[in-house]
Amino acid sequence: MPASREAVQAVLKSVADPVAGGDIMSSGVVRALNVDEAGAVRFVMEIPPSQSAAYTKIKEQAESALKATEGVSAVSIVLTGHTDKAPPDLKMRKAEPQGPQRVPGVNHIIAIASGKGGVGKSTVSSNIACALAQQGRRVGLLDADVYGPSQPRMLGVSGRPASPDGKTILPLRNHGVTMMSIGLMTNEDQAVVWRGPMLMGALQQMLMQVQWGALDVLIVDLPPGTGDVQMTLSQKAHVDGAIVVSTPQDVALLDARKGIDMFKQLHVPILGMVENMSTHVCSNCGHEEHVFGHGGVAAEAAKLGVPLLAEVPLDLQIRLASDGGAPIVVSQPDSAQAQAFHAIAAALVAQGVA
Ligand SMILES: Nc1ncnc2c1ncn2[C@@H]1O[C@H](COP(=O)(O)OP(=O)(O)OP(=O)(O)O)[C@@H](O)[C@H]1O
Repeated sequence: MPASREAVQAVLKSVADPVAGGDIMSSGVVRALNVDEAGAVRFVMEIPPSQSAAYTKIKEQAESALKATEGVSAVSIVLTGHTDKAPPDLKMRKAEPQGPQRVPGVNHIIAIASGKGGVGKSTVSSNIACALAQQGRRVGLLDADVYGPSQPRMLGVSGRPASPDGKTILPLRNHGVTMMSIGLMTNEDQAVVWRGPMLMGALQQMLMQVQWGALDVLIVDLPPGTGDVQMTLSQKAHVDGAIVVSTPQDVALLDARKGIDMFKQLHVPILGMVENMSTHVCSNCGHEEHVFGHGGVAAEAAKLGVPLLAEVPLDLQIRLASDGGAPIVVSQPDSAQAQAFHAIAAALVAQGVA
């Protein structure tokens, strides 16, 4: 069995940090911890450069402790130095934590999350964004799904974003939505292996260096699961709330629950859940089928005390619309499917978060 993130954290807690005091987890030098499905552990130790000799020894201790841990298949630790601006004493730095920042010009940020991949999070994000734009809101959509950026295709935009001054990035725009995707920074068919710190840097850049302009709301399409991007977003930016998308199956719900727990720990309010691929209505005969079961998300939402924002059917038109670059809210605005997304948008406006 591959080691869990918690098991790895426990091992790291046993490694002392004589420089900053305590252990290397509590002293804050461990960053971007990633434990993959095969039990490979990767993280960065962010240290003051003047202490590199001391931390090289600590790094070796952490390496041997992890290598001796059952379920750890590989260990990769990278030491990185602070910039000159960093105060010399790590404890000082800890005493003044930089809380979540507001993105200039952006009034609200809503994260769209899912526990599992493929449940339709990106489809829901693009339709909510377009629905909000149609309701007169100034909307941005940040595609932070580094493992499978799909918003450029869903919103029908391509090309590389320009950076005339080499410092800021000009976003793209379609269907009334200002959009930027990490996927636009890479070649479409190039597999990207994002290391933790690179990923956090990219997210920070997407938030702070993209010229979003004045926005009522920025929708962030997160990668599936509960990883570094979710953490970084909630730590760096003030997130008004999260929407968790799930299909009705038990496995998807189990993961959705983990996502909700994570946001609670990060003090991000849960705005509600969306059941996607809820029922299937046959486009030929109108027969309604519950392919993945139905109502599981409603029951879960009730149990967790969070609103159920919508039940979106499994519907060929929704997929064709997204694949064709004009979400159903844009291509068939009067359809029942589009109305489900409009209801979510209206609920967000009513809650004062969009
Ligand atoms: N309600 C729906 N009816 C029919 N097809 C859907 C529906 N929702 C999503 N799809 C289709 O399912 C596929 C996966 O959806 P999408 O990319 O939105 O999922 P995701 O959760 O963002 O996935 P990942 O996190 O893996 O990127 C897409 O082809 C999309 O068109």
